[in-house]
Amino acid sequence: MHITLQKSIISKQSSIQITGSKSESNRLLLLKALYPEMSLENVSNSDDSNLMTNALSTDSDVVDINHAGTAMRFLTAYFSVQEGRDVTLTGSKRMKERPIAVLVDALRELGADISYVENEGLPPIKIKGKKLTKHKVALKANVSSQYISALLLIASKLENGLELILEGDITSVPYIKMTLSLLDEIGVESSFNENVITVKPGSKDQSPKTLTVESDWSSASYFFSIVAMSEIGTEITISSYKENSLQGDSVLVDVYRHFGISTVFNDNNSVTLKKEFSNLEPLTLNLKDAPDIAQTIAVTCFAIGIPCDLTGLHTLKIKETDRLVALKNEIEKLGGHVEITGKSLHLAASKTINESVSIATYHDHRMAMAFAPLALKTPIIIEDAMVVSKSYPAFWDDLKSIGFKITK
Ligand SMILES: O=C(O)C1=C[C@@H](OP(=O)(O)O)[C@@H](O)[C@H](O)C1
Ligand SMILES: C=C(OP(=O)(O)O)C(=O)O
Repeated sequence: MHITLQKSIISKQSSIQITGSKSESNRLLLLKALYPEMSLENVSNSDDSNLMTNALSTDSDVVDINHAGTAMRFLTAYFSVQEGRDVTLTGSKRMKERPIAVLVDALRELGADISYVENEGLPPIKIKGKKLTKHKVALKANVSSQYISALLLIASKLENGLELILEGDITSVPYIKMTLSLLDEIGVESSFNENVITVKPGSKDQSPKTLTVESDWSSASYFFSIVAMSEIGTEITISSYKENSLQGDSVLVDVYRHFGISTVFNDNNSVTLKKEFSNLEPLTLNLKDAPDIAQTIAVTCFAIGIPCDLTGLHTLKIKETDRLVALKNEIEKLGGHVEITGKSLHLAASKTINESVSIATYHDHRMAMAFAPLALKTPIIIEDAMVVSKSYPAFWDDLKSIGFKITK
């Protein structure tokens, strides 16, 4: 389904309840399968979290996780330690192009039995669950942090815990720290010093706990972008957020200060974003720690007409699509000029935005959501709009509720 978003004036003060973080949810769903005494609140209603829930409860010997990267990586580790269980883990056409060898090699080193069904190094994979007896492994840390989180999530269930030696420049570090913080919340002890992470076996606190997932900061990015493209004085309040978030994408608060946005944390866990002033200064940013907000930021800069230099984007080419190429293609359709390398993006300042352009979304939820705010500047068509359900199924309803005009 394609939708057309009309130039609209958003209500000066609106509020939105955003679903739980998909990253926190997918970790906690796996941990709950290992430590069933915990209960969870505000779990994400995203497709990726629903797929994770279903995968953890099915008896089927084929588990299809569609486009869900975290589910693919976390479940590879999980099924490797399910003794006596044989599972084939598969996914969408794109998932079959997203590398998994770094994780498979590390698990094999620990004793896992995993084989490739179609192509070496890529899903689908066949996993024969067994007891893993080794406890120390080195792996490349510059491809995806999800491999590291996957190993950490099962670590406390290994007889002797786990020691990981991370090789190379560690990417997406806040996601690794999120995993360790969630382990800490359920009583699993760990340490992270330079390039070595250790996790002790077992949990020192088995008391039943309720863990509440914070709302998703990556989803919040689209509202930061909307406020940045709006008139001075525009406010949007989003819930439910903490000032000390586990999510690296909460760096949005600092990043969007550049665009004149103030962020106030209210007593009821809501956050108010307000456009205080306009700023046309160029933006330079390294997004190695927060790759998922790159598309949002690039589109904000394009809409406002400021140049930006984004670096640390080496993981973007192995996500739902090659996000660097997708951004270049779509911003250039709109009249912008973008240069990309394998790890960076340069956007030139542009003065005009072409009208009624049809934005291709490449099966990538973040392409649809990042470009939608541009409707504040000019009518825009978003192709395959329901792609947003991967992380944020209520996205279009929420845009309507703040004043966007959407037609199918
Ligand atoms: O662990 C996680 O929940 C995630 C880690 C990041 O991936 P990479 O480490 O591959 O960059 C991020 O892009 C993804 O959306 C979610
Ligand atoms: C990259 C993402 O997800 P995943 O890797 O889990 O598919 C994302 O949500 O932007």
